[in-house]
Amino acid sequence: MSDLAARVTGAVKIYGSGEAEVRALDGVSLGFTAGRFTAIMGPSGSGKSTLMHCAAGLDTLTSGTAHIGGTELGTLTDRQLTLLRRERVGFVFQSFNLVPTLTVAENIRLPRDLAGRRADTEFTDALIDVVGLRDRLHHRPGELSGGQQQRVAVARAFAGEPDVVFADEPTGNLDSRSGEEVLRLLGDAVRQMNRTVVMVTHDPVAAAHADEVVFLADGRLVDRMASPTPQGVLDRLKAFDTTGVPA
Ligand SMILES: Nc1ncnc2c1ncn2[C@@H]1O[C@H](COP(=O)(O)OP(=O)(O)OP(=O)(O)O)[C@@H](O)[C@H]1O
Repeated sequence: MSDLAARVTGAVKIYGSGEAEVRALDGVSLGFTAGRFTAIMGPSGSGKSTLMHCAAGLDTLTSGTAHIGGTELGTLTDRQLTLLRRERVGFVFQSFNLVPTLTVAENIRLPRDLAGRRADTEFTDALIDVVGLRDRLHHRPGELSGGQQQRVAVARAFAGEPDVVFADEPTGNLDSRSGEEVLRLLGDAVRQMNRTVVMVTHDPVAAAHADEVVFLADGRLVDRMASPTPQGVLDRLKAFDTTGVPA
């Protein structure tokens, strides 16, 4: 199992109870291979965010297991889970979530600082060049465009050299050109720096940057597509819309 950066097995997540019960995940088993870029797609309400949150240790499963590397998240105390998220998982959110009072350089270093790890200047340096932010290092997030802010968030997510980076609609607030840049960065991190990315997206063009797309419908894993193209992903999604099951 060592080639899986993260995985869920028999994952069930139920919100609410009685008539208000929602089965957001209905028995999903899925591994995210290390060194690969995986996109999670599916219709609205299919469970994409729930799956990501449970796989990343931001939320807990009702039943089943979630692992980051060899660690089963359900066995950890809240404190251990916080540490694991800090040290072994990176996050990129739609809304950037940078610390407004810190400079770009400080934001990027934050995960390492919080983890009490010495800055790996060589790695951080390479990262700053990859995301093209060297001339913005002493600016604050409010002085940057949305696309630049998201590039800072991408650099921050990888700075601690986590096992896996989870990205939740990372291009949702960006125009298509900035979005394309962020997607290319995520792909470069995977292919040039051997990192692992799991991304939730609605956008077939974004999903086509991944090595593989997994499709959810009604809380179940219904299909997977390797080497995706925007048109291929779109066609697959259209098939779910009409029948709820893959074509
Ligand atoms: N905190 C919650 N309480 C109750 N129901 C919830 C909660 N969060 C999600 N759900 C329900 O669980 C199901 C899956 O939601 P989820 O957000 O994972 O779907 P999604 O595929 O990410 O949707 P979208 O593409 O619209 O963001 C939906 O029916 C949703 O209404």
